[in-house]
Amino acid sequence: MNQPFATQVEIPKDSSLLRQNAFINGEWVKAKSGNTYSVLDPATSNEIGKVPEMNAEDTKEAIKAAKESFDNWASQTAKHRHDLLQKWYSLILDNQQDLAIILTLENGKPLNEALGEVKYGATFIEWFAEEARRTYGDVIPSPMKNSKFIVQKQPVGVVGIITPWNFPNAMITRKLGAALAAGCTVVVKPSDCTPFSALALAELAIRAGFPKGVINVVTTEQCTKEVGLELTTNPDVKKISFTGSTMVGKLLMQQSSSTLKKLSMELGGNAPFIVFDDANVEAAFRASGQTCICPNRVYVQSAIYAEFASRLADRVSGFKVGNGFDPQTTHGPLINEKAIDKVTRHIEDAIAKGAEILVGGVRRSGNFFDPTVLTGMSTDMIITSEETFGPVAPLYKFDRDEEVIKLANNSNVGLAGYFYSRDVGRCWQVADALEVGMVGVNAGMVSNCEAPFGGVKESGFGRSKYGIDEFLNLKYIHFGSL
Ligand SMILES: NC(=O)c1ccc[n+]([C@@H]2O[C@H](COP(=O)([O-])OP(=O)(O)OC[C@H]3O[C@@H](n4cnc5c(N)ncnc54)[C@H](O)[C@@H]3O)[C@@H](O)[C@H]2O)c1
Ligand SMILES: O=CCCC(=O)O
Repeated sequence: MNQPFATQVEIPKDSSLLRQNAFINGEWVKAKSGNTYSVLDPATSNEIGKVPEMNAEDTKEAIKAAKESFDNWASQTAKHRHDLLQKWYSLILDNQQDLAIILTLENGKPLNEALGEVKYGATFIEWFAEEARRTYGDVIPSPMKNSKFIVQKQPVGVVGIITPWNFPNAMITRKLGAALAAGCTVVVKPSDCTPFSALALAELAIRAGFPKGVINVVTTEQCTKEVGLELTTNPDVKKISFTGSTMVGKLLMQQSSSTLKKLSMELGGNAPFIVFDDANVEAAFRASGQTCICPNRVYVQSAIYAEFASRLADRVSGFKVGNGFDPQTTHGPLINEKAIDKVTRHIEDAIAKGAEILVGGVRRSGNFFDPTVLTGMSTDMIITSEETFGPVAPLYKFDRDEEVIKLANNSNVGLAGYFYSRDVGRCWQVADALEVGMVGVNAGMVSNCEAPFGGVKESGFGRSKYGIDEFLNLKYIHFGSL
């Protein structure tokens, strides 16, 4: 693996997409305090720009704007909301290269991957534009004469949206598309590490014609806790849609209980990836190189363990770690020092307990870490129970199906799980048995706007295909004396 080297960073052609203010009530604004914080490029640690350091007061202002615009937005026809979302979708695609550059600047992922995320993110806007027109209700046969029972759907109100850094574009569009289609207005708080993708999306939303106050974006770093507290306790916010770690999700859920908000929680995972001895090994290890919803534990059946491990190590040693703007780069930097520390701690713990490094294990300069394959893993290692969120593939050997299902399910979380086998009976049994929200059978990618994305256990609740319902309340109307 090569040492990462300096690469010329790119800048968006349309510089007005790189916004350095927050967005409240249709205006680009500073924090009331005038404070700002610097956002760093994780590949170079250079400052990309500054954004407002907002606090609870600024957040109240954003919530007020969202509340004031709600009645008007909710009363628009579904067709009108559809048209604006479609226009926004087209603008996102027209500006995909610039959005990808902004994403790589702040998140570090290779530009091609960033472009993939922007296109993936746009599919949610397109999908929910279409769903806006399909929020059908029901007419229930009444047991009484001269009356009708009607169920209709109405937007829940102002939504607080809190998102992580690892998908700075798509995690926002997945929520925003559904919320806006349903007729809700929103206050978005992106990750402090990656605010620029959210602000660029807001700029394109203005160009698409969304009315002021419908979308608001609050940026903060030091005041994250107080902004989160305001969003989760302000009675004018009716729902919180959160993507991030299980730890923060639990806190937000607790805080939201004081006003009994509706919640969607897309939380951490610890995905098992199982390769049975009848698998198409070529297909299986190709997929294990994917970075989306990364497998955290790779279980390989004894008969093919050695072959799989050696081919995986071989493939991983060909990866090139570097700046996301270098076209040769396959793996960008980790987001920050904290992420590097976690990966290091997990690898050191595994080695202390008997694991061996097959390839990688080296921290490069800055936030770069070589993709790593570990062998000789056992269940007492931290990696087995904690999400690493870094480029580490720990290999575990197993013999029997029941054994691996037990191992795979031995986790407090259950987001995604993958396995490879050519036995149809085994495929059904394992797919049924895995305690996760999403299963990839002979497939290493499960994310799609058309499919329900979400987890079980402590990976949260709420689903994206059915996502528009997450932003709607049911209202039952008993229409009597007819
Ligand atoms: N299930 C999914 O769909 C999904 C998708 C992407 C990422 N994730 C998870 O996200 C995690 C990585 O992202 P992260 O490091 O940004 O997660 P995180 O939980 O640290 O932060 C997520 C968001 O919450 C904010 N936040 C943190 N503390 C807060 C508080 N007290 N009040 C309000 N907001 C607060 C952060 O600023 C960020 O915007 C991983 O656990 C990953 O599995 C889950
Ligand atoms: O980080 C989680 C993956 C997000 C996705 O694939 O939609």
